[in-house]
Amino acid sequence: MQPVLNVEDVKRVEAGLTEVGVSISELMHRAGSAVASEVIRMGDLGSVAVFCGLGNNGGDGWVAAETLHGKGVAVTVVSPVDPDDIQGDLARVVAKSAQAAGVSIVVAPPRDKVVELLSGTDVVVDAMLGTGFHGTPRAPFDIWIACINASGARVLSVDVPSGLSAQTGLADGECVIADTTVTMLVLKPGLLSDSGRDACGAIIVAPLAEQTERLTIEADPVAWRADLDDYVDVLEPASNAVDKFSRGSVLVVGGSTRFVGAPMMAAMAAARAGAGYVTLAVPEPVAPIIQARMMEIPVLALPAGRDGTFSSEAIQLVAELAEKRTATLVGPGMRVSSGTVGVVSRLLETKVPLVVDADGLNCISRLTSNRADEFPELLRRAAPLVLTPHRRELGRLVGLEDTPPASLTAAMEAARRIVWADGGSELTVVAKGSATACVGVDVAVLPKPGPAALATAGSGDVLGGVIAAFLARSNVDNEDIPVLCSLACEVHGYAGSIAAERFGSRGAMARDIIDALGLAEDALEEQMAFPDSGGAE
Ligand SMILES: NC(=O)C1=CN([C@@H]2O[C@H](COP(=O)(O)OP(=O)(O)OC[C@H]3O[C@@H](n4cnc5c(N)ncnc54)[C@H](OP(=O)(O)O)[C@@H]3O)[C@@H](O)[C@H]2O)[C@H](O)CC1
Ligand SMILES: [K+]
Repeated sequence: MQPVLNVEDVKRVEAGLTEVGVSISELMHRAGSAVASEVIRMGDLGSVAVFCGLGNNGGDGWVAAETLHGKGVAVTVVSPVDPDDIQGDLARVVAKSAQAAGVSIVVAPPRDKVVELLSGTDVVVDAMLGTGFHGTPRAPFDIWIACINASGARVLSVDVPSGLSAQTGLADGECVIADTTVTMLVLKPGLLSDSGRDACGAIIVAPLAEQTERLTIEADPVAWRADLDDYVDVLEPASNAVDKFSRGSVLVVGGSTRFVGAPMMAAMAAARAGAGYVTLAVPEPVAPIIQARMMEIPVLALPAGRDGTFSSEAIQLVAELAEKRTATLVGPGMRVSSGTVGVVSRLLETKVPLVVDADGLNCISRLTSNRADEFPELLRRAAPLVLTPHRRELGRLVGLEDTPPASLTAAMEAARRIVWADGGSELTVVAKGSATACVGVDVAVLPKPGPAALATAGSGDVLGGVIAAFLARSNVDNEDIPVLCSLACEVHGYAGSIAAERFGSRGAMARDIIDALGLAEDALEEQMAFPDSGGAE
């Protein structure tokens, strides 16, 4: 797994490196040459334009420009001011060095000059704004960013795409859309989240020093980005020797007279995600219609109230059913009522692995008056518990119903309030979003984000089913449940990509994602087995 550091903790690593004798100036030179190497690796280099800002991000750009120039690459630096007028000492020194080496420089060009320059440029190096960026890009950077994005040139961003917050992943104004981002020292949260995902393109980490890894670990990473090889031991390898029971059994509890689709999608997803045996328990009035549409999955009719949701007579029945399965998912389409709140509360008391999603989470919010982080005793249990809130549900769980977390870092913070209140390793909060974090008491794991196609109705129900199936199939220690959930998110994402390929990124529906789950897991398993060739030949 790759560590992810908050921006202010990156500064601690910088300070640590200085203490071991690697100065910021040395780091800047290594950063610039890492950028230059990546530009050369991109190949087919005609001309390169390096857009430099006035801070050390710009400094990296000047070093890269001089390095490229030294290798005979046609490179031009675009700078807001003449090298002599750069305020930052470090940036001014490297700018003047590049100038002395004969690098051609264009100072404060008007827009039409920028457009003309870009029309003949193959590769743009974006060294305008880095981790020192705040607010929205001021002139001339807002203009330069717009011209760069419109130019069609290949773009390599230094450290972070200019205009993007390296911490929150939000971009309030113009933001460079890069093909590649070479980030210095370590991943930052903003690169992996929300707008960050689309702005960065491929992310390459340049460690710059061999002490970086140790210093990064000591700086207590805010999260870890999962790599495929982290998943190798998480699920049993597919083998023919298994019978349906050894692949675990899943009980899905949900539905109401108002919502019949959600529990069906969750149950189908659990089956497609390899659970050996799936049962669906729904309120009695909707059982026949659902059973008619799902041959392979037995549907159990439980007592319902006049409101079409589970009544209190269902509570003990659900608990007895759950005790006989290896994992239970509660919540999809269930609505919030005294009966369903009772069902969730009773399931929390059982000793079976439990996934709580959708209205199951809203039942917990009801039980805890929107402060699940203040009722650890409710969530603490002897068996694994996975909560899978999207940002609004997460906000409702921690008293932020009016201001739900708006970024990956804010979502991780909110999830940690619940997990750390509980303090046990049995609890994992999967904070879903365009970037998802699987937060456990020891570690937050970031799966590779899925495609936009996942933003379709029912996609969350599908993920709940996949997580329940994986929980039923695996026997990982509690500490590894965040990694297990991360794998479930990646299988879900990969299935989204397959569905998008078949039906278009806007046409893919939850049912298409469900039908692709098994293929997605096989494909990822193959990539794990043959990492270099991206899967078996
Ligand atoms: N982490 C490391 O070990 C290394 C990092 N390097 C590079 O250094 C940058 C961070 O450099 P820093 O000088 O702290 O900040 P930036 O260069 O990102 O930007 C600061 C300048 O940008 C101006 N600024 C800030 N916001 C805006 C805005 N919205 N519009 C216009 N200009 C803006 C800022 O001026 P202010 O007065 O607004 O503060 C500064 O002029 C890091 O990203 C790495 O690339 C080292 O070189 C290598 C090691
Ligand atoms: K940049």
